[in-house]
Amino acid sequence: MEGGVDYLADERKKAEFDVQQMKIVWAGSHHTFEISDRISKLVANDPAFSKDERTMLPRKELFKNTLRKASYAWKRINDLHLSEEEASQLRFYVDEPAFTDLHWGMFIPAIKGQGTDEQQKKWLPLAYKMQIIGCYAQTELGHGSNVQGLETTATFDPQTDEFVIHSPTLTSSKWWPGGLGKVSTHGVVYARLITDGQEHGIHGFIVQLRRLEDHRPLPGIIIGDIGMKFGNGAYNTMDNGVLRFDHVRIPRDQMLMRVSQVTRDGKVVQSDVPRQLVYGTMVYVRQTIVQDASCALSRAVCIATRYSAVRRQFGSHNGGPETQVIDYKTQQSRLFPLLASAYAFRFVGEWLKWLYTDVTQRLQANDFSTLPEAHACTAGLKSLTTSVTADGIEECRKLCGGHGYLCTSGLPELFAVYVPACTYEGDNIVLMLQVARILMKTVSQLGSGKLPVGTMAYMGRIEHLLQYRCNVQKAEDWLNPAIVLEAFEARAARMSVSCAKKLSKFANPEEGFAELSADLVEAVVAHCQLIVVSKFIEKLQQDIPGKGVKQQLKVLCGVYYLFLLHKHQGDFLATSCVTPKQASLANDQLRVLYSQVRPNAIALVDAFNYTDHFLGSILGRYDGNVYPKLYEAAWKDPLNDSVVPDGYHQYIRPLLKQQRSAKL
Ligand SMILES: CCCCCCCCCCCCCCCCCCCCCCC/C=C/C(=O)SCCNC(=O)CCNC(=O)[C@H](O)C(C)(C)COP(=O)(O)OP(=O)(O)OC[C@H]1O[C@@H](n2cnc3c(N)ncnc32)[C@H](O)[C@@H]1OP(=O)(O)O
Ligand SMILES: Cc1cc2nc3c(=O)[nH]c(=O)nc-3n(C[C@H](O)[C@H](O)[C@H](O)COP(=O)(O)OP(=O)(O)OC[C@H]3O[C@@H](n4cnc5c(N)ncnc54)[C@H](O)[C@@H]3O)c2cc1C
Repeated sequence: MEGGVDYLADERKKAEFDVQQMKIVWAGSHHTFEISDRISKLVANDPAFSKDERTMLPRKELFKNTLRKASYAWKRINDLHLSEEEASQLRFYVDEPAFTDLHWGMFIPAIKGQGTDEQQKKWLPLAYKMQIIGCYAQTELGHGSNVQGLETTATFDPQTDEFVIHSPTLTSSKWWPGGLGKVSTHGVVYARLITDGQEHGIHGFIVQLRRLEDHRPLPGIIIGDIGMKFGNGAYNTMDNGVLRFDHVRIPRDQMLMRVSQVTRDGKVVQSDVPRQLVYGTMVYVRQTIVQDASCALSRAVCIATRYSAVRRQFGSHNGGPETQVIDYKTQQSRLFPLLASAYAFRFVGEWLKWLYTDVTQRLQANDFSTLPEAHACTAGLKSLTTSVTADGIEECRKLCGGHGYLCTSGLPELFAVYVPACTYEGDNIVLMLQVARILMKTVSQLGSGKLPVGTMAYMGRIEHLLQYRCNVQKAEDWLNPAIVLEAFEARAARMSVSCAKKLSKFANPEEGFAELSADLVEAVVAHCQLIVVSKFIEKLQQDIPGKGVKQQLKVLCGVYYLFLLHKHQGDFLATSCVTPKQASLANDQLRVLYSQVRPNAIALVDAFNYTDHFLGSILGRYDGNVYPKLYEAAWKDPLNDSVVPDGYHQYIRPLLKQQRSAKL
């Protein structure tokens, strides 16, 4: 804090709860708080991890700087003997996408999930020591969403006991894999398996791409970076790559063989493991993306909330101070639902992590029964949380007025780095349509005796939900979680049933599905919002220590669901889940909750425990010392290196001269 002055001190005094305890709730436990707090400070205090110039560096320098940081980070991890949890926190606080994300986040999980014990024994020790660096090479120039449409081929040659990996067309070029462009020595490459002239679907293969001696591509391999991406800095620290194969040979045992095996004589043997396990790495990453959404959204909200308390505009009486923009009801109605969403996503992310761990344990014991639930929840929640977060970051930029548009606000880079999350690991609409299929299947099986389970269990009470009438009579009734849950369940169930009824009128169900896909996506949004609301409510049923902490969370939970109810009141009214009067009461209660958030707003964002280094924002500084720092930063821009700019003599002077002679 500059000179020890805290310009937000008065705001912090208004807090009605124990901020330290809230930090622990946000982190998940004392243990995770301790690690996160220690590692965030370690990163913030190390100049090697500075991010100051990132948005101004040319691509080559930016990329080299990322290589330097990654190599230094790896050294620190080893020197300090950091655990996996600590290393992953270090990656989080370094806050720079790099090839290491794909190596640790996808290459290793793909081998773990789809490799046999033998394959894991061979490849994982090399990968863990980073003696090989891997990427996840699935998407091609012509196909990303449609994985079954990939064109790269892996043809078994029984003569040599090898697969021949080949890119038969331009559109079969691998395109997008992170870490591929300039760094990876290996990749898990997804290709169409062909044996004895027959196709056997898409499988993963471990392929060496570059020589370990001098990093040059192996014979038959063309490889490079796909070029600059959206925004300054941002995801341009990553070498997303292009890759082509010209009949590249790999040994047979480099096909990942947990799901299917190819024998020495070229026979394909299916194991008991469902083929969808080939998609398992994506399910894992989608789950991590949901957890990450709360981080990105909370970061933007922290910046916008602190700045909204610092910024004053209009409303001065008798020469007194102007109004803090955070006191405008419109500012609150845009900002506080995002604050509440950040907390909501935190808790649903925690729950999804639990669900994923449970599914993984079951898979190890060959119990695949919960795989569809894992797929539906990860796909749906990934789509919902990333869409809200991307839009939320942009809203936070607008909430910061003009200064939000400066790179020094941290928001443009945060948006640019975050927004591809709506596309990667499955385009959000494509994933929502996956959930829609599962929802329609669930509805069609109602009455067959097969009870829906997990997050679809509410559909088992369909008769009741179709009869349901909301009995809210006064605004405070909307604080009753049981009433809220039923309203959200009835809305989701009725929207799904309505789609199913319309679908049943089509002779060709696929045609019907395509025709109704926009309505189906709306039903999926309702279903996913119900999951988030229900997990927030479940969280409040836990023992949560600390003065006022649970009360604050109750208020945020109320803001979250009442905001959704208000925003989607069209759904609630059209399905007759609430009356216009009840919808209006919900909005009245929402306004009351906004006033309860207001005094706690700064403390609620302090509870994220973000360092100024991590936030990377002058507007979001902990001490609120915004104006002097913005002024100071402007002078550091390279354009201000000289008073008269380069190009003056060439372009400005002749222009001015020409105007002068025109006047004369
Ligand atoms: C400088 C810093 C230095 C720091 C250094 C520190 C060093 C060390 C630190 C260590 C720290 C670790 C850090 C880790 C960080 C991790 C972060 C990871 C970051 C990741 C970045 C992301 C990059 C992006 C990657 C990608 O995008 S990869 C490519 C993703 N692609 C997709 O998602 C494609 C989407 N398409 C599909 O998934 C499918 O095609 C489809 C599902 C849409 C359709 O498939 P298909 O046609 O085959 O299937 P059907 O629709 O016919 O369905 C058939 C049935 O299968 C079920 N189904 C479908 N999918 C699944 C599934 N996944 N699981 C289970 N079941 C599934 C359907 O439901 C159908 O079922 P039914 O038969 O019952 O109806
Ligand atoms: C930053 C970034 C990093 C990436 N990293 C990797 C990586 O490491 N490895 C890797 O393999 N891939 C990676 N990808 C690729 C990524 O997974 C794909 O781009 C993503 O899955 C979307 O596929 P697509 O590009 O084919 O989009 P498309 O499917 O072509 O989408 C285009 C439009 O069509 C719509 N659409 C498509 N199908 C349907 C449908 N059935 N119904 C309705 N609408 C539809 C979509 O909603 C979208 O609006 C990365 C992408 C990005 C942006």
